[in-house]
Amino acid sequence: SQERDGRPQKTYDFVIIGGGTAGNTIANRLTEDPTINVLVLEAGGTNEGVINSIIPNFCPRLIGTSADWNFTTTGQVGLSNRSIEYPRGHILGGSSSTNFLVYTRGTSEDYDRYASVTNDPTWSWVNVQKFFARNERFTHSADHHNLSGQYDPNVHSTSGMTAVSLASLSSSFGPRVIQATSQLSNEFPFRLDMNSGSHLGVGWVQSTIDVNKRSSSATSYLANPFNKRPNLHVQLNSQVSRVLGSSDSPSHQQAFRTVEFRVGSGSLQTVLATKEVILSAGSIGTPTILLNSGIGDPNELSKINIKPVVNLPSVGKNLTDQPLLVNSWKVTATDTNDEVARNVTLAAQQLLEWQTSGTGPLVNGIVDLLGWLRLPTNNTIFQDVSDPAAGPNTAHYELVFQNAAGGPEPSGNFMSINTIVASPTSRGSVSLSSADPFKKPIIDPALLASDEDMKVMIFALRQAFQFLTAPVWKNIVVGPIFNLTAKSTDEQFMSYIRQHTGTVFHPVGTAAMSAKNSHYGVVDPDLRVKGVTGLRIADASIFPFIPTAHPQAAVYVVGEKASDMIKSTWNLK
Ligand SMILES: Cc1cc2nc3c(=O)[nH]c(=O)nc-3n(C[C@H](O)[C@H](O)[C@H](O)COP(=O)(O)OP(=O)(O)OC[C@H]3O[C@@H](n4cnc5c(N)ncnc54)[C@H](O)[C@@H]3O)c2cc1C
Repeated sequence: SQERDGRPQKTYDFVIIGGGTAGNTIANRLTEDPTINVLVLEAGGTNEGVINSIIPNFCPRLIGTSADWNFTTTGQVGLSNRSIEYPRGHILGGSSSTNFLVYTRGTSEDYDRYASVTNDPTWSWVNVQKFFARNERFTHSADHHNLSGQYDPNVHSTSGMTAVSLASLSSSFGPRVIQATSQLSNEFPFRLDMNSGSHLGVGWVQSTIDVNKRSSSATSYLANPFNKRPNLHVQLNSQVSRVLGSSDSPSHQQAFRTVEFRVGSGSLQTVLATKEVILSAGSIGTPTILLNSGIGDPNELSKINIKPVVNLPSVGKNLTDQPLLVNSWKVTATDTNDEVARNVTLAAQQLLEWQTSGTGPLVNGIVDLLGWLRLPTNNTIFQDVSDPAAGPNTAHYELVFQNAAGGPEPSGNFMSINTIVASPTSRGSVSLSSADPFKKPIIDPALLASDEDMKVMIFALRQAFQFLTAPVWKNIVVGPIFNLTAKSTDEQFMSYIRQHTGTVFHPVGTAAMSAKNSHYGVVDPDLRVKGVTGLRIADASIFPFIPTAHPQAAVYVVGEKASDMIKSTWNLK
């Protein structure tokens, strides 16, 4: 049952903090057992009827709305001291209700590295396959086109929860990118399926789209009939301030089974989990709640008058995100997606087509193809620091191909090759400025803070120019609409990059897992918070390294794997 104003009862078996990507996954799986009950506390409102969340192509419109936490970063040293918007989903489904829908798993090396740093083989690529399969329900595209040659059906599941599909074909752009991969096949090989565990190359994007609508954790794991389960209570507009400790006998550790929250701007109340509290508030929300609860670095907490309760200095540290730079070129092709932003009649037509027949350009997200690429082996960027990629088959940088300019242009047609540092070396933090639990945290994602990340971004942008030397672009590409050419110096690249880079919205790592008994980290590989009882964390904050991916698929794996572990701890069905 979804309740907006009703007060929850005072005890549950499990309380899940955050009805987001991982949180709703766990809410569904635990309530498969009718003998236990679960409360989900979600700060945001309902996803139902939120049209910008439903129509795939409208995804960017959610930024800055009430479905967004509307965070901003500190001044970023790597971005000429600019502070930038830092969106996070504030709505049932969390960021899975507001993200840009790209479905990428990362590489086998990403998961094998999680297994090796945590000393727990259950995190290896081979061992997490069943969780991808439980999550994914691969489906057809809105235009029913033949998908052969665009993906590998052998690495996909059709029986999971969250829909995944290829885009409907709408233009000459995608086929041109594919042709360029055969013309420049050494540097930019074609990749049939980047979700096979090996992602290097350029291929078609897969998205969490159910034919023509967004598929989120709210529309899949909390769909009817799951949301009608009598043992599941989802409480919206309920922001958690803290988890409260009490001494647990006989272990003498602190138990954190009491959750403090308020509904709307009402007064504080508490609810008790008799079995476990599961913290799934995301990479920003989770460390914020932990720090407010006195779980973190005791010195830093004392300075802002929060009583230190558990000494875990890694809370809020290790924030890792991927810098993104949007780069657009003017083209002679006329079948781009630019016109709709400046033509209200066309916009109304597209909306009507989506509403009446579920077809047309709005069924797609905003990304057409992706490329996952490495620096050449003789490149010297990582000669003095260790290579941050998860392994030799994992990308250093990513190219994002879009059949439009990055933003609305007054006239003309465009294409974009956006560049991302996929394996960054920079690390930032989430911290608090005061003991007020409802105050926004201080977010420093340290974008392009390291020299290596800047050098990789320069390299990636040079490679975007290189991609456009393929013969297929002759007579198509007119030139960049930014102030650089392939011949510009590194200094010129650097100054442009610092002025214009932002984020691809992938913060992770602020409550990282590490091996049992290790001197750093926040959770053990079973996702239990170190040194306490009653509290697990399951969301994007637990990754010790950023998945070399748009991370939602990996977060769903965290949700499914956490559910498995919790069920086995408590002998649930
Ligand atoms: C604009 C944007 C675009 C993105 N694009 C993509 C993409 O195309 N592909 C991709 O794979 N990934 C993308 N991502 C990233 C991806 O969506 C996230 O990594 C993933 O959804 C995170 O899941 P999570 O469970 O960790 O957190 P979330 O899904 O964000 O869930 C956290 C939930 O906790 C709630 N919460 C937080 N604090 C509290 C509190 N104190 N009390 C109660 N509730 C609380 C939040 O409201 C939210 O519902 C994007 C993200 C954004 C913001």
